[in-house]
Amino acid sequence: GALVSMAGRLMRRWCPSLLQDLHFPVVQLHMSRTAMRASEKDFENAVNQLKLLKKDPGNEVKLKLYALYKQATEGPCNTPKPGMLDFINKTKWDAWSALGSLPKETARQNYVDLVSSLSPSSESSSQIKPAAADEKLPESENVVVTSEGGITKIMLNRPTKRNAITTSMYKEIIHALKVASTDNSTITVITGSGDYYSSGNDLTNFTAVPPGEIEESAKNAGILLRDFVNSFIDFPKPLIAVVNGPAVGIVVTILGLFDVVYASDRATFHTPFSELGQSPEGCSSYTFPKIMGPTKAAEMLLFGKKLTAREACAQGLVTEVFPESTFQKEVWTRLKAYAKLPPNSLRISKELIRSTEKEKLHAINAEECTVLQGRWLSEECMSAILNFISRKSKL
Ligand SMILES: CCCC/C=C\CC(=O)SCCNC(=O)CCNC(=O)[C@H](O)C(C)(C)COP(=O)(O)OP(=O)(O)OC[C@H]1O[C@@H](n2cnc3c(N)ncnc32)[C@H](O)[C@@H]1OP(=O)(O)O
Repeated sequence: GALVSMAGRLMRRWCPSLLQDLHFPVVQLHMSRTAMRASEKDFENAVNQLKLLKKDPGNEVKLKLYALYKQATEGPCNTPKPGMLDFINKTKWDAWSALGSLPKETARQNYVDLVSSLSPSSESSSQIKPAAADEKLPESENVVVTSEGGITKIMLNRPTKRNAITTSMYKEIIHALKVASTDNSTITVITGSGDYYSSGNDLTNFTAVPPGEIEESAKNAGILLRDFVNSFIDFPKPLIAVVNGPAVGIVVTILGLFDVVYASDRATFHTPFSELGQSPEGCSSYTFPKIMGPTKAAEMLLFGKKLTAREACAQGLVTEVFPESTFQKEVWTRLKAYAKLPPNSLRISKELIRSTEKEKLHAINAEECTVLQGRWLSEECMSAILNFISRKSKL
């Protein structure tokens, strides 16, 4: 005990030198610039952007940046572990080593994402604006965003296609979350219009691709998916899913990134990735085993077992199930009360609950998108999509 407390005191005393030390990667990056590949341009920009930060991001973030930088430029940590009393170098070594075999590209991307989350626009939005008159946000046809009574509601509104999400809808949702993260609202809700919550990715997203552009299109879809999921990982306010009906694919997998999930007893939860020749996304390869245990997660993610709302609630994926007849009334009454809670307190508490996982989630998201990109180009996936388009298959 005495040793630990002495170590703590020393660590606190040495903190300034830890901070200075962590500037080291910036300098080293410029020396090794010639060794960079084309995709490292963003990385280089991120390093420059970091130097423009006005606010010190704190030791924890600097340590993450250090570890990601080392992983991105040198790969997995295989240097000898510093001695017990070499606190600073041991802390840095621990952070780098904790990244395990994270691929260099993923580390680079995570570094870029982390720096971008520290950018001046994020800095200025760290406090919620004081309450002002409720505002109506710009609307599009398929993603309808409204803000009222402290609640920003993002509604998927394509009921004739079971609220399947098109490429432009992904972008609109990313934009809506970005706006919601700094608007006057206290909580943000995602729901669907009509009978379905959503049938997931619009399978025709992949069919309008000219021959010769398939790889490029898969790459772009991977980037879009990564940005989409990142906007959920980073969302700073309480995020609630109001699952009004059946949910398929991506809208199910991202539920692990929501704070609360309310479901009608008519809702079902289905992730038919194997059937579609695809693989899990939305960080579900990590969040689902964590939420429901590995064997229940495997039944959903590998074998596409469809859960009823009550089953999903028993597994911890859903917070509470309501009878369809009173679903909207009960849920919205509750949400209106939650929206009256102090917004800054909610935000700070969410940060406490979620911050330790953020970096890991970004890494998992990047990895899942890379794997999925490969899957989209596979024979298995292409023929599953063609089957759906030609109506040979329905889930
Ligand atoms: C950036 C890329 C990210 C990729 C990541 C995500 C992965 C996933 O989300 S995988 C999940 C993909 N979703 C599906 O596989 C669902 C496919 N749909 C169905 O199986 C059925 O439509 C469904 C069970 C959802 C509903 O069945 P029904 O109630 O019988 O309705 P219909 O089949 O008649 O559908 C009505 C209408 O909607 C169109 N539809 C439904 N879902 C989709 C979809 N996911 N993509 C595109 N279109 C969809 C369907 O084609 C019908 O259209 P019309 O024929 O024009 O009426």
